[in-house]
Amino acid sequence: MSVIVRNLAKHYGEQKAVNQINFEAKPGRILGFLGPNGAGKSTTMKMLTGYLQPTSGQAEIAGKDMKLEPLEIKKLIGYLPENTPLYIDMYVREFLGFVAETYGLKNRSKRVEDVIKLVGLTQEQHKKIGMLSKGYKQRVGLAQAIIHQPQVLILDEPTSGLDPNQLTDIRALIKNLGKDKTVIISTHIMQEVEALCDDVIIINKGALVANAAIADLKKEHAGASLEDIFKKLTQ
Ligand SMILES: Nc1ncnc2c1ncn2[C@@H]1O[C@H](COP(=O)(O)OP(=O)(O)OP(=O)(O)O)[C@@H](O)[C@H]1O
Repeated sequence: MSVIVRNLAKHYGEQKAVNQINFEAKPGRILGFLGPNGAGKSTTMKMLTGYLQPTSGQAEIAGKDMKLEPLEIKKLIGYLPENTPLYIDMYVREFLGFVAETYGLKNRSKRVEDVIKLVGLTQEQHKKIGMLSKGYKQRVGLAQAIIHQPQVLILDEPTSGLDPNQLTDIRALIKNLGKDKTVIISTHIMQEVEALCDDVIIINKGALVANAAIADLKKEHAGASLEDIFKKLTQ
């Protein structure tokens, strides 16, 4: 299921937070969404997931227009927002069971068990979410994003707050999920992009300044590192 973005824009008064961007994310590929602070990444992701109405333009997922079929599209997408709104008074298992129920999943307890294992929450599964460390809260966020086995995953800084061991595990999980899904991740960690992504887009002040396969982007910039390319295009 492809994600196709056409002339997508979001304006806040005079400010063009996202200014007519175009790109495509393809199945079986992981797209890294990069840009400096305030460039428009979260705003774009919120529009792709139906949490924010665009000022103009379109987001199309699996051939469906987000404006026309928001509910259908939401079922196809797993979304990890920047600050995952979790119910801190709920227990991990209880919360995931609740999410599974809202999606109307069958075999809910089996699926909850499976995602708990997948994201490495086994040891923390009986705790209240509010008692978890930042990294484990992030894992709960990831678990809720993948519980309904969506074909499209949109992950806003999925590895922020994770320690180096957790980073390795979660990156491996995302890489694995990316084998058959369409994945878009935003991150500030260039190493992560190198390790995970096939394609990259760079946004600066609301406008796209790069949109290519990583290997092609490097070729275009005479083999420069991704970090140097990022700096060159965004400073
Ligand atoms: N509700 C809002 N009202 C007004 N301006 C907003 C609103 N939400 C975002 N903005 C502005 O839009 C711009 C893009 O913000 P956005 O959160 O998309 O950036 P980002 O690329 O995700 O940044 P970061 O890397 O810091 O998370 C910023 O200048 C921000 O201040």
